[in-house]
Amino acid sequence: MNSSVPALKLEDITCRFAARDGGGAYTAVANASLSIAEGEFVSVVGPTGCGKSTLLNIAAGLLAPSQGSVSVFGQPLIAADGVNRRAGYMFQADALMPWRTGIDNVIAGLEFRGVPRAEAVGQGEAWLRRVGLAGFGDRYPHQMSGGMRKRLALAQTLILSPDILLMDEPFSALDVQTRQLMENELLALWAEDRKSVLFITHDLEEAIALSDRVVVLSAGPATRPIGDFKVDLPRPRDVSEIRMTPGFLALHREIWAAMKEEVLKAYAAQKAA
Ligand SMILES: Nc1ncnc2c1ncn2[C@@H]1O[C@H](COP(=O)(O)OP(=O)(O)OP(=O)(O)O)[C@@H](O)[C@H]1O
Repeated sequence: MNSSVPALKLEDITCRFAARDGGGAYTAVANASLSIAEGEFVSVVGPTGCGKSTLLNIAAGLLAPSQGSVSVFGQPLIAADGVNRRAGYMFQADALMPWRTGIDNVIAGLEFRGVPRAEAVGQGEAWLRRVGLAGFGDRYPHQMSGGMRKRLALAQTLILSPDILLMDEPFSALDVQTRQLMENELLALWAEDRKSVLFITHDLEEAIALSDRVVVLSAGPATRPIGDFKVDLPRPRDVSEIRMTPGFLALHREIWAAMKEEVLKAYAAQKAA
C-alpha cells in the first residue's frame, strides 16, 4: 500500500441543509478540507453544533456533501453508492442489538458477511478477551454496565478489521473514570495495528490525550478547520497521567487559545436562538 496516499481525504467540502423553518438553506460546513494519513489518529474538536458529526457522516458516506469530494485510500467515495466500506463506526449511542447476547452482538457483522457461525464465534470469543469481557458473552446488553457495553461495541467494530475507524464522541456518555479506562483501552488496541482514526469530540483534553493531531473547527454556520496542531507527546500514553505533563498543558493552552473565541461565538448564538 502506498503510504503517501491518505487513508481519508475530504477536499473542499461544503454541506447545506434545508432550513427547518422553511426559509433558505443552512450552510453547516463550508470549504472544509481534512486529510488523515494511514495509521494516524486525528481528533476533530469544535464548539457544540459546529458540524463535527456532519463531517464524520460525510466521511462515512452516509451523507453526500453539497460540494467537494471524499477519497478513501485514493479512491473516490460516492455517497450514493453506499457507506465507506473501509471504515468501521462508533457513535455516542452504541449500536448494540438488545435481543442478541454479547457474543452474538460481536459477531453480527461477520455473520452478515457470511462467515460460518463456528468460525465467527471463535473470533468473537477472542475479541471478547481482548476487550476484557471474557466470560460475559452470554450476557445481554441490558445486563452490562455502560463501560462494558462500550467494550462490546468496540469489539463489534474492530472484529471486522476496518482500515479506518470513525468515532463520534463514543465515550461521552460514560462517567469520568470509566471514560479514561476506555480511552486507554482504545489506545492499547490502536497501538497493536495502527488503524487510521477520525475521532470527533468537543472535549479538548480527550482529543490531545488520544491523538497524533488535533484539528479545530470554527463555530457554525459555514464551519471550516481553523487550526491544525501536531501532538508530539510520547506513546504509549496513559490518558490520566499525560494530562499532568508540561507538554500536554502547553499544547492545551495553545489549542484552547485558538478554540476559545469559537466556543464563545457558538454559546452566544445558542443563547440568542
Ligand atoms: N439533517 C439536517 N437538517 C438540517 N440541519 C442540520 C441537519 N443535520 C445537522 N444540521 C445542522 O447543522 C449544524 C451542524 O450539526 P452537527 O450535528 O454536525 O454538529 P456537531 O458539531 O456534531 O454538534 P454537537 O457538538 O452538538 O454534537 C447544526 O446547526 C445542526 O442543527
